Amino acid sequence: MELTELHIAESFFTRSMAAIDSLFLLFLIPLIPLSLLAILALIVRPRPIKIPIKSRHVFITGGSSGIGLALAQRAASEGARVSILARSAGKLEEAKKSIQLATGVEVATFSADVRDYDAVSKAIDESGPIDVLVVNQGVFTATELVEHSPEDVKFTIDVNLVGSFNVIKAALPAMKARKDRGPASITLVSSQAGQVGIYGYTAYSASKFGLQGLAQALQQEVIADDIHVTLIFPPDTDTPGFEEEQKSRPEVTSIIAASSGSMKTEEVARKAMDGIKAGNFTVSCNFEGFLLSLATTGMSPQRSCWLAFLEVITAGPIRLVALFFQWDWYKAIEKWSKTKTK
Ligand SMILES: NC(=O)C1=CN([C@@H]2O[C@H](COP(=O)(O)OP(=O)(O)OC[C@H]3O[C@@H](n4cnc5c(N)ncnc54)[C@H](OP(=O)(O)O)[C@@H]3O)[C@@H](O)[C@H]2O)C=CC1
Ligand SMILES: CCCCCCCCCCCCCCCC(=O)[C@@H](N)CO
Repeated sequence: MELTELHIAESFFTRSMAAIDSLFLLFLIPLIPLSLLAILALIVRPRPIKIPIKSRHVFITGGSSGIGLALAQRAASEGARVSILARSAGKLEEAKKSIQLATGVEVATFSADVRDYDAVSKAIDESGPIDVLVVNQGVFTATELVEHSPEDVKFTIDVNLVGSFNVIKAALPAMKARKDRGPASITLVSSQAGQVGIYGYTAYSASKFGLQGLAQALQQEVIADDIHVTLIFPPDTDTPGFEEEQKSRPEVTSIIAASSGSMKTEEVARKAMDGIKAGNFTVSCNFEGFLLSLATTGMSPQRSCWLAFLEVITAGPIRLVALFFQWDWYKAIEKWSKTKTK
């Protein structure tokens, strides 16, 4: 009798202990991601930062057309002093008028080719110290390398990559020496084709991939000067440059690029400006772009512990998604080249 009672009591005891144990385990589960998040919050570098735009000098290359023009207008409407640089004086004058009409702000214009270091340097010195430098000029012709002239390959690299070096080198001394010491920004406009190589973009993708190396190394060099580097990765955007590009773009380039859709110029400018102000190193513009940034983040700096967390937990699965995209693209290339050679 006594023995069975003891048994019942004992089994009750072990069962409730087991329940407490599993309850305890249940509490432990969220502890793992929470501690990962806590560790990431401690280690992410550089630290999060905000870049003010109001009353600051924003200098935009390629500011006479497309994304650059939309960014100039945005900066002007947010109360910045704005300078724009491009080659064609006529297009600069038109841009100046349209910004004045839309915002009432008079922007300063500088006519120079980014390939000419002395001309760029003179323009930047004239414009005064820069708080937010947006290196946005860019040229693009989608062509298979076999059909791409060596001159045009060099032109693409010279304007998009070497030109960006020229602009940054010319602006950097005064940016480093600026007196107010408010956080400054150097922003580069890359492309989703600067995160993944795309058919027809050998020269263009190479020029834009180059910006990634430039930006990562530069961020380490200027962090002590409170200068913060941002890279923007737009998808196809309905700019005058894009309209021109489409006239000769291989069909398969358009098919692959369509995986990420296309955006309105103003939308891209808004995403870009928000990213600059938030001090993000990487700025994607649409959902596909966000996935692309997750998949290609590699060793790039990350200021947000939330995004760092997402990068860590999605690293494996996002690679799988990326492989599916490659599968789809190679299918499209195969199909397209068959119809072409027929
Ligand atoms: N549109 C799109 O689909 C996408 C564009 N991008 C990138 O965004 C940036 C802007 O593109 P988008 O707005 O479409 O281009 P646009 O062709 O509409 O405008 C380009 C601007 O750059 C200037 N520019 C071109 N070459 C030089 C040069 N050698 N020296 C100085 N200025 C120059 C142009 O003026 P001028 O000709 O008078 O010199 C113009 O102001 C580029 O870097 C591009 O690669 C990225 C992803 C997608
Ligand atoms: C892991 C998940 C991947 C998600 C999808 C990736 C889609 C990538 C599409 C790339 C499109 C490239 C457009 C280039 C636009 C451009 O720069 C030209 N218009 C010239 O200006």
